[in-house]
Amino acid sequence: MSHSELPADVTDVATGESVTIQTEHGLYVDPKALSAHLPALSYRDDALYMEQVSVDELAKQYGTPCYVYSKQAILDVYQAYTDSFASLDHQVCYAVKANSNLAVLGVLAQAGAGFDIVSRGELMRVLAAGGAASRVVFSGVGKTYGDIEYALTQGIGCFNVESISELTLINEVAVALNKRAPISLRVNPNVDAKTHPYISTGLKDNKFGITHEDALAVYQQAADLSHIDIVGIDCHIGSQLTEVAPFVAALDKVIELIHSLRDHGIELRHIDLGGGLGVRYIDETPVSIDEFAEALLPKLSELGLTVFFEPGRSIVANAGVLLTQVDVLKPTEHKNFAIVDAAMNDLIRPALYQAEMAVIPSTLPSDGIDTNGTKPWDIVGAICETGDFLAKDRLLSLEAGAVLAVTGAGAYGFTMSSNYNSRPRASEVMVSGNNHQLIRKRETVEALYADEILWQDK
Ligand SMILES: Cc1ncc(COP(=O)(O)O)c(C=O)c1O
Ligand SMILES: N[C@@H](CCCC[NH3+])C(=O)O
Repeated sequence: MSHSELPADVTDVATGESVTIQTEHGLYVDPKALSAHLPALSYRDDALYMEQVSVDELAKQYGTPCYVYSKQAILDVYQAYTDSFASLDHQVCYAVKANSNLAVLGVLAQAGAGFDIVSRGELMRVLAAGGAASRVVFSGVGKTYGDIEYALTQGIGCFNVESISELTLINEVAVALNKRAPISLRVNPNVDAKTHPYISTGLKDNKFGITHEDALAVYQQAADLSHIDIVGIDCHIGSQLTEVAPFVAALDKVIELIHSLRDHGIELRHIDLGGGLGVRYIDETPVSIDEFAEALLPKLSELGLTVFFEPGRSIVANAGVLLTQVDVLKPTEHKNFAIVDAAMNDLIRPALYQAEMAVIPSTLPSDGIDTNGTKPWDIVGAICETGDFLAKDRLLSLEAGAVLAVTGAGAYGFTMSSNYNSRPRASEVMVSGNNHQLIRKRETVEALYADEILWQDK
């Protein structure tokens, strides 16, 4: 399959808000137009740079597949949150699950961030990176006795409690340790976040939180427990939200509860609005952090409470790329496959959520885009699964050996990676200005089976 029907003036796409052209054969994503929306990336003389470093140079030095993150891009979004909510007493608790590399956590800890965690492992990472347990909120539906014990011993800031049994377990552990446990209830407001069903969390059919209807009674139960300190209220309705309306609807429900708690003599110190703000992967137009703040500030200011946020994706997604090299080109009558050295084990979002992520070349042809040479390609990995793809039907001009960057890969990329097909996980690199540094070594195959034990017949 060869012709792409790309218009000859394809580079003009860069002038519009959209960065794509959809043709009968596939999607063309204009690399320069897209990079104009991604602060960490730019093309210089047709070579892709992250901050001041050429992506080809990074691929050469560190090999592929490799995740690369811009330190500045991470800090800029963190700062945008703190600036937009500067008029309120607030705390940004970065959601560790989005990207838990110690270097990323360390940069954010130094900037003053708190953290949102969902496991003992994530708390251990935060502490290892220099974060303070007192600035950590502990979310998640399945906290175990051991998790709670560890968190209490470290001096956790707050447990976001998701069920009555968790509440009683936290009290039990606190009694055993002779400590007081700070808690907030995660309220499920039954609001449609208008996102992919797998990443919607605030509907009554989702496993998360305590229903709005039950929340008051559970707070009253909490108030009667000997070692529980009620400190806040929490809500997180989903991820990759592009509109502000669901956030406002959820906030309204939480405010209703805060008022009825006050009427019942239960005073809170903070309100936690969770995370969820979406990002632009290709042509999405999510609300900006400023617009998000503008919509929420009037309601929040009246409450007189400290406000917590738990953003993950919006802080790191567009600070990162996954670099991969084209290993094999396999054009056929019906489909063209570009087999690359990254796969679904490195980046599962396309396979799991049908997520559309941009794939752009590290080097553009210097004489402009050759529309005749462009073909629709499925960018696939070498894993034995038909679902192993990074992108489908993308109009690109490719040759074996070319380095490609999957953009938006800083969030839920490496953290969701696996060793399927005994593939070692990718390395990770951080860039700052013209410096760059390995922040996680590429795994070795030997490390994958180092803890396995051969069966011994007795
Ligand atoms: C409880 C909680 N807080 C925060 C987040 C971070 O969400 P996001 O990465 O969409 O900002 C998540 C993930 O959806 C979550 O489950
Ligand atoms: N892993 C999801 C986000 C899940 C958020 C966790 N509550 C994604 O890549 O989009």
